[in-house]
Amino acid sequence: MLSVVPAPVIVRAPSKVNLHLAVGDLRPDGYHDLHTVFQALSLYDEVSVVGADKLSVHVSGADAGAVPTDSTNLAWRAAELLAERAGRAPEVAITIAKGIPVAGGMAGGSADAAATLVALDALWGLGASRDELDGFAAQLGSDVPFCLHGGTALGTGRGERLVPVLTRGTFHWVLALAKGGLSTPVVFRELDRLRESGDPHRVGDSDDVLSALASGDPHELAPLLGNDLQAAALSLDPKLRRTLRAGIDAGALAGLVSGSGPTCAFLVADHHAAVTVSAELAGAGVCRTVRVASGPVPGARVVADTDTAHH
Ligand SMILES: C[C@](O)(CO)[C@H](O)COP(=O)(O)OP(=O)(O)OC[C@H]1O[C@@H](n2ccc(N)nc2=O)[C@H](O)[C@@H]1O
Ligand SMILES: Nc1ncnc2c1ncn2[C@@H]1O[C@H](COP(=O)(O)OP(=O)(O)OP(=O)(O)O)[C@@H](O)[C@H]1O
Repeated sequence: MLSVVPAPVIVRAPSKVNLHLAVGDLRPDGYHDLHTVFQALSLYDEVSVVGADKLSVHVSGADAGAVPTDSTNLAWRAAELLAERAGRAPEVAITIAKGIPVAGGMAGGSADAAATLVALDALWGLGASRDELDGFAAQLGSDVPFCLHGGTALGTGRGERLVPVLTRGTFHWVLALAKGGLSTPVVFRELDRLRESGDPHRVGDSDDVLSALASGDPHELAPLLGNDLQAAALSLDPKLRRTLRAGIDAGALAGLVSGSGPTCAFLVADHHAAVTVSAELAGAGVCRTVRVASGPVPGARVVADTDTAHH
């Protein structure tokens, strides 16, 4: 007799870069009000879920050793949250193939949480509404709603309230991945400290960034990129200055620290420039590894096994 082996559901979720990140003052709840423009990039994590007799997380990829496989993994917490809503036990084996750098400021853990919500909604046939998934995502982390949505979006509140942003065409990026990671709360605390002792530059409003995105012209967008957390990331990891300079020397239009860092993101003119800038940057010895990516790309989506792409 044939036995039926349950098929896994596989979901791919994108990383993000903040094209514009304005950080407001520290709120009583320990978060900062943000005004940020996110773009989802084609550097992905892939999450596979399948029924099992207990909840487990397995992680593969170059950075796997740095990722917890217990209940502190954001994917584990996403599974518990959705199981509670479904009124069932979270009996699933979760396998994460990491393509997004860990603690790199590109929303790696958030992508896994978003992917797990989408995967388990499909595996358990819950048919959860968009709003419901958004609510769970916001409980899991400030970047998780954006990883669900993808594309390009304006984020306010903690970064969890999103409005889509109109863009034309595709923007090309080169990413310089650093040797270690930076802790997001430590970077926010460093910014508070810098602001207490001085007056680090603050990015302005995002109006010009939104116009440049609508025009689709990377030359227009390049001088407008800005991140209030960059001063804090550079203060904690001064070597990043050299990385940023090397990207410009290699021919990028502009470079900035991605989110809380330490990944540096370089905007380039087109795909051809991405290839030449990445080769030169890799040769400069200023980072662990270099990746080419483009955006905007969609948010967390179920992929057929055969469509699976590894980056
Ligand atoms: C830096 C960004 O990646 C920019 O998109 C996000 O603001 C960080 O989002 P995240 O990693 O999902 O962060 P969360 O897990 O929600 O929060 C981690 C910690 O970062 C700090 N945090 C985060 C978001 C925010 N708006 N203000 C903060 O001060 C808080 O100390 C918080 O305890
Ligand atoms: N699924 C996960 N993938 C990676 N790290 C995770 C995961 N779950 C929990 N973590 C923990 O969270 C920490 C931050 O990891 P993550 O890769 O999400 O950082 P990040 O990309 O800088 O986040 P963000 O850009 O959202 O601030 C890691 O050091 C790790 O201990």
